[in-house]
Amino acid sequence: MARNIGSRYTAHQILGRGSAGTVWLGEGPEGPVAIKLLREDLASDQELVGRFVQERTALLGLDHPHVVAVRDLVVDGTDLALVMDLVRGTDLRTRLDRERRLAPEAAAAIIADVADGLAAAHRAGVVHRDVKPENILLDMEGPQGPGGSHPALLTDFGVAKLIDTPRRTKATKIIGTPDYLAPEIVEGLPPRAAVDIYALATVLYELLAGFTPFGGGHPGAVLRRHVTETVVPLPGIPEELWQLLIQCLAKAPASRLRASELATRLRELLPLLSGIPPLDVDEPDTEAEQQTYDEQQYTPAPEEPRRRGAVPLVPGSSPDSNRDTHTSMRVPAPDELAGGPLGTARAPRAPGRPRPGSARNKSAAVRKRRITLGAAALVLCAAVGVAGWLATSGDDAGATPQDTKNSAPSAP
Ligand SMILES: Nc1ncnc2c1ncn2[C@@H]1O[C@H](COP(=O)(O)OP(=O)(O)OP(=O)(O)O)[C@@H](O)[C@H]1O
Repeated sequence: MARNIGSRYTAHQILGRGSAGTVWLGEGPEGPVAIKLLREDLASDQELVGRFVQERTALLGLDHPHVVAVRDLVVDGTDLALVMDLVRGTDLRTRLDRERRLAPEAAAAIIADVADGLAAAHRAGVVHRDVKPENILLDMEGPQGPGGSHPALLTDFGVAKLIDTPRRTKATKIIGTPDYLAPEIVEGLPPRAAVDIYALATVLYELLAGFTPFGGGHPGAVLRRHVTETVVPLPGIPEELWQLLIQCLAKAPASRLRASELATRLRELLPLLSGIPPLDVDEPDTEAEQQTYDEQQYTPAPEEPRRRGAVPLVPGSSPDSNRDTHTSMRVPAPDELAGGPLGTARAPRAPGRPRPGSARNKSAAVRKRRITLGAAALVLCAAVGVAGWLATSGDDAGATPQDTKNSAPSAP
């Protein structure tokens, strides 16, 4: 059923739904477009509408082959819509769901495209803040590049920022998707360009491994892992690619590469990655981790829904929305990040050691009670370590590369 959006656009058919609204296939004066119609509660938020209009120039000014261009912003009665270029293809999440893991060459080519798009945005002073496979579109009408990949385009620019109005999220809340959130956001620091690099490196890891480095289980546990854990090496990954990956997953924002450097370095690696098959990696068993987390610190009421990303981080706080893929939680206190009296911070494992509870270590699930007892000792160690880390990295977001120590995790 067609509906008019403002005086210039008609929405014909739903292409997909996200947390902020519904994307329609539509028609404008210059031909087919994609129209993102924001949720009604967002559209009726006067503060958000004001911000929407304020952001107009920045959003409309982003014109790059690897960014889905926003062509118009429509405020019309109760409708609030972003009119975008239509990308004929699929999103990266759909491709990943279908293929589980991508060959390193294809993964690197996709991430290099997105890094190019991010570089243009960062130069224009725009931080995306919600880089994830759902927001990367593959243009099937574009030419196939290295590894057979079609051009990748980053979409949803500015939407996270629009939603993050002070009244909606307050100073102590986090907006984003837990698996891709940079540690400095978890600590409550303002998002700078480096948060997009961390998220993009997380996507690269996910394309290669089939799972994110710190995801799985309770969102609160995911956030803590970003701050406290070291990324686990992927078996069979070419060393040069691994080094690039861990540099971009560094805990200290200033240690990460810039978007343009990441794109260049990935493209330089493409010949080396050519012909390498998808990595043979075991999936971690997140169910066991979830149970362990629950036992250690947070036992929800039986009827409480366990939606991804919509669960309170700490007992006593409550999610302020039922959105599926974003989290909106209060920023944890340093002792909570470190595990605190009820915490679950896991000690980093030695390279090559299996993740507790993973498919590589099934018996860990059986031994979870022993893990629970042992966790008290681990929490104590982690608390000391993280307290020290927090003390030395509190001003990273504003630091220059020269004055910030490199906290990139060690190589395999
Ligand atoms: N410019 C576009 N052209 C074609 N399809 C699009 C375009 N933008 C989005 N889509 C499709 O619409 C679907 C919903 O997109 P949307 O951005 O609303 O949600 P999302 O990114 O999946 O989730 P969230 O908003 O929670 O981050 C996506 O799966 C994508 O396939």
